[in-house]
Amino acid sequence: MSAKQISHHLQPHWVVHMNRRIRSQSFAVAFLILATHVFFTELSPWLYPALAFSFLLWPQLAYLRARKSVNSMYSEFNNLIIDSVIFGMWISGLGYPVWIAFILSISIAVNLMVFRGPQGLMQALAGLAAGIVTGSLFAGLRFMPDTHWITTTLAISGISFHLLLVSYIAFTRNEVLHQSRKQQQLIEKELKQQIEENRLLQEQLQEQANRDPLTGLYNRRYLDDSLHREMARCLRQGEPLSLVLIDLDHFKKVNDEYGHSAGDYVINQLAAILTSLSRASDIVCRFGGEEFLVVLPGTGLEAAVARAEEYRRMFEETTMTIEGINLTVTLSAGVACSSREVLPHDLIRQADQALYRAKESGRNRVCSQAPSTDQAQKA
Ligand SMILES: Nc1nc2c(ncn2[C@@H]2O[C@H](COP(=O)(O)OP(=O)(O)OP(=O)(O)O)[C@@H](O)[C@H]2O)c(=O)[nH]1
Repeated sequence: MSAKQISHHLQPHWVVHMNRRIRSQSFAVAFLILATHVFFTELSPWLYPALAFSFLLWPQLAYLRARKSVNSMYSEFNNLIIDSVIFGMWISGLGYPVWIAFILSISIAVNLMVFRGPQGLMQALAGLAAGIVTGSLFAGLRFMPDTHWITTTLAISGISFHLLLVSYIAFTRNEVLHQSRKQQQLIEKELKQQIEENRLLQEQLQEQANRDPLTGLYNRRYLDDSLHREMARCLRQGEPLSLVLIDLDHFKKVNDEYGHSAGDYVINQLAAILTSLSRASDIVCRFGGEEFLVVLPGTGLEAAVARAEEYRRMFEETTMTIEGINLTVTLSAGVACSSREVLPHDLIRQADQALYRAKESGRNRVCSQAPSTDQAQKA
């Protein structure tokens, strides 16, 4: 796309629109003021078309020039410099009429000051000086400071009109800025809220992905991730880590006799007991259908067996009422402990073997990994 094509696609800077408004209105007033001066001082009638060009046609040309430019802001700045040169030419060309010189100089100084600050003011003065020199070259040096009272009155009204117009535009612009800033703050607030909601949702999803939907305990997936990590941590810190693998006794019978939802109720009761008897650092998870695994970091075999025994006793003593029938269920547990480097699935296998022995030796009991240290405790 060429620079020319780009310029057609770009919206001119808001300053271009603002200056078009100021130029069209204030320059028309200036035309009237200077025309009355030419009329009352009986200057050459050729000055009327020159005035019309400077104050009626130029504002439109300046706007078109800035609008078509790729950098409309820069082009508009040049327009203001041209304004000041034109004003300087009229000031010296008309023989320095005081009121006219005053309104033209102050208006261009204000415009460039609004546009570019003190630097703009200096540029306005430089443009005026260049115009004055050029005007003197064409019209020679003459000095006619007086203006007719009608021209003076028009000049005072004109400059007042111009300053009020500029102030009003600045005020409306400020309002627009204020509104858009408020809107931006609202958007920012909404964005922050959305980000926070997304974060919470992500956390929830992550949590859900790690939880068993029936009991709310951690699931097998979470165990796979965390057991490895916990074992490595305990090994690093020289601490033991124990596993308690739990299985409900004759659970099939519960399902068969009381229904699947009664079975679910029993599973939930056991989950609540395991959670209530565990520490915050323990990982309680549902390992399979009616199997549970508790990871006890920093716990030796003896303490782990004692804990498993607590689970067993409390569950056995819990009477569950299902559809008016009182029911007690028991559990068997296998305990394994490691204080040296061992693979997670090997430790689970040891706990499983202990559990198998607990089942084999009559259920409702806790067995630990090594036959020599078995602490089978029948209730
Ligand atoms: N209600 C319910 N039952 C389940 C769930 N998951 C597995 N089960 C049941 O648990 C029972 C397990 O039965 P078995 O593996 O034969 O074991 P058991 O009857 O407990 O016998 P032992 O383990 O040898 O004492 C099966 O009937 C499964 O259908 C569950 O989420 N809810």
